[in-house]
Amino acid sequence: MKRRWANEEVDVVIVGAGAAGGVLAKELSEAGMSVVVLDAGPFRDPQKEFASDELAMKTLGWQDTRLVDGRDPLTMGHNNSGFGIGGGTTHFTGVFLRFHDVDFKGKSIEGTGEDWPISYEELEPYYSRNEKEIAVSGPKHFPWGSYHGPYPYPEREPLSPNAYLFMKGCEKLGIRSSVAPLAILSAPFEGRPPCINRGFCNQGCMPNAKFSTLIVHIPKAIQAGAEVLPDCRVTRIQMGTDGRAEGVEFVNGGKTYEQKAKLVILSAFVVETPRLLLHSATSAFPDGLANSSGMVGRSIMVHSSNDVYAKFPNEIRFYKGTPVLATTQDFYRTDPARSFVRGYTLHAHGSRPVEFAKGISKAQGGPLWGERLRDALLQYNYYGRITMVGEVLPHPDNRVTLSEEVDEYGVPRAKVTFSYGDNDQQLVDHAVRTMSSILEAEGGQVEFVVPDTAHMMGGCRMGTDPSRSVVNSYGQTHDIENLFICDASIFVTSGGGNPTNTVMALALRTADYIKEKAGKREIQASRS
Ligand SMILES: Cc1cc2nc3c(=O)[nH]c(=O)nc-3n(C[C@H](O)[C@H](O)[C@H](O)COP(=O)(O)OP(=O)(O)OC[C@H]3O[C@@H](n4cnc5c(N)ncnc54)[C@H](O)[C@@H]3O)c2cc1C
Repeated sequence: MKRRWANEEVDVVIVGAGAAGGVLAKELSEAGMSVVVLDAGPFRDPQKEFASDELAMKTLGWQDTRLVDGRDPLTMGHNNSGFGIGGGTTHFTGVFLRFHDVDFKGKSIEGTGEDWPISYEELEPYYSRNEKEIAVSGPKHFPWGSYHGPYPYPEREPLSPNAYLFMKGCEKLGIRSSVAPLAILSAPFEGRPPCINRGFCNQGCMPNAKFSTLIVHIPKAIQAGAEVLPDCRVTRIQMGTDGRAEGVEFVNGGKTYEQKAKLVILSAFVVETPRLLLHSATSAFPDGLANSSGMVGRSIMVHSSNDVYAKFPNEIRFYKGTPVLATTQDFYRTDPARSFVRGYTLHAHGSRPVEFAKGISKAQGGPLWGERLRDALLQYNYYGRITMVGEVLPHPDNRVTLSEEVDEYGVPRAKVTFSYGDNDQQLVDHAVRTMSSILEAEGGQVEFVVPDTAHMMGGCRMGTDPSRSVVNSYGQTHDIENLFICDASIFVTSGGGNPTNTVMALALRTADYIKEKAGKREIQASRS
């Protein structure tokens, strides 16, 4: 393997080239730092390797075996982290929301969840910058939250039949709806074309209309001098005798290498980041790195993401177009009239055939198989779907730990334990009723309710108190000054909306912090 800095210490090594890792690579290399990015998966060419094939493109997700446990064990694989340069952004749906101001202060305002050590106002400039840098398309007026638009690029149109039926159903019930803000182009941008509604966003966007760090940030990072190494599995963080991180150990093609760095940043997502920290324990850090609080791996969250499918008398053809084109956040905030706190977003959500078959086979009251499954599949064109993105409150027993089983790299496999709490379950029931009413208002007959989850978050949460959190608001670990964590694992609460805009805004903020501190020589990373 050819490496530019094989025997040298670089300024920064970043583990994982996903949503956060891609942003950091671009920002820090453009600031003149020497940056090496290591990702366990491949460097793909969208035009040659992204196919309109649901089964083949499952390889975009992290497929290694993980053990699952708890009352509501999570489904691993395609539906959580990415694998390869671009990470989860290569196969994410592209819904691009901001968290609301109350999401950051849930505990002080409502007495639930936890407060973040950072406010919406502090993150706002980074949301704006991020949306501009990737030309997020969205409505002129977005009715909910703290930001009402306009988005940098115009909203998408035309919408899909599934989105129109959702909006009409909402209107009949007095629920506000809107075209969804999307990290998918509505007009040309930086040589990339607008979306042609091919619909295979979750299989990788072949025409490059959907943003990913693979096609936006990583090429800019390389242009600025970063070395981006695919197929490099980081297996350990190396520590010096002075209590500082020295670099990382990684495996490529069966051989073990090391990369020394002044700063180590973990951006390996919610399962692999805690796994690496726990596995890298030393005699000075016997419970794992950055784990003096005992919080590494704890309080992981997901979004409840149940689907409701209804059959209509007329054809809907919900394979058409970008999967999510319309949304409502009318149920996002705590409503004292309801029996639960916090809330959810609802998306009109198209479905390709394999996803439909797999989904309905797991419907409540199932499993669905044989003639009933066959009949439903033959009627595929007549179904419409709504999906929820529901807030799940943090609980320390929902966690990533190391199992007894070891993988082919000699690293213990992750065990992921998850159970819904009572509030989470009541929230899901309410959302399922709302989704059913919207579909019925438009003439659909609800046939399948499918329990599901999406978007893992947490496990290395940020906070001001080192005894209750792993990192500060910049992702710097409380215990090891030159070890940073920057990915969805530093989330404190899950909010009730899709998380990636927040992941990337936090990454921009962390990058600014590192640049500023390095410039003042307050942390050791040089800056030209
Ligand atoms: C099907 C699907 C749809 C989604 N849709 C949306 C959506 O519409 N809107 C939204 O906001 N969010 C969505 N998400 C969530 C989004 O993908 C994540 O929030 C986001 O990618 C998280 O960014 P990250 O940087 O934390 O991790 P990732 O983007 O997952 O990046 C982690 C990277 O680390 C690498 N890695 C892990 N371990 C190692 C190791 N040991 N060594 C080297 N490299 C390693 C992985 O290969 C990966 O590339 C979706 C996710 C999925 C799976």
